[in-house]
Amino acid sequence: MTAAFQASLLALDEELAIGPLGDTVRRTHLAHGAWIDLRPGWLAGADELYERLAETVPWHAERRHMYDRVVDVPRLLKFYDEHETLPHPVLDEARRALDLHYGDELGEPFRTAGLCFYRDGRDSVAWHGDTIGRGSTEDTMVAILSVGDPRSLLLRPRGGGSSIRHDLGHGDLIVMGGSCQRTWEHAIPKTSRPAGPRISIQFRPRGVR
Ligand SMILES: O=C(O)CCC(=O)C(=O)O
Ligand SMILES: [Fe+2]
Repeated sequence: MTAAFQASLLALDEELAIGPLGDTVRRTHLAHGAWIDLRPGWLAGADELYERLAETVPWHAERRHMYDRVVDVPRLLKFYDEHETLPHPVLDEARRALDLHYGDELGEPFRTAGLCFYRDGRDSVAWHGDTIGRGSTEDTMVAILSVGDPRSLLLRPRGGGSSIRHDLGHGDLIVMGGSCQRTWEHAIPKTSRPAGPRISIQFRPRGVR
């Protein structure tokens, strides 16, 4: 095999491509009518998407009132509402694939995309459910594609119980479904272990946030 041919094979290997879902998706039923689906390595070439998003998305920092202080939200954000152009065409492809796989069960399409950029182990998101909107009263789904280095996503039942952990990065997909947003909470905790940057892309139906 010539060096040039080998290089082109390697390049092909790295090409951005959404993989199949179907029976590659593993569902775990949690308590109280919640479930999660996992599909490790769903997006091939995920590091390339990480680079593109890190450079091209108009990231912004937010500040929030916390008790009597105003504090930085410890991650960068960008929200794409339903008619806004997503920052990379492979994300349109991902959303279409999610709609094909989950459309019947969800009964509506995924519409919005929220992006979070965790620059290092100090960036995080505290325990919460996505309950601004219908997730507080209805079963729904939130599908999260992770690119960049893995970070731990923890889930625990609301009101207490032991947590479960999944390390998500490099093209992994997790879908939180059923009652997950109102009966469970999730978090990306800070870590003192070396953690490279990670970007998560959360697809949600209209009215779920
Ligand atoms: O980064 C993640 O995977 C989780 C983000 C999240 O929970 C949120 O933005 O609501
Ligand atoms: Fe969330």
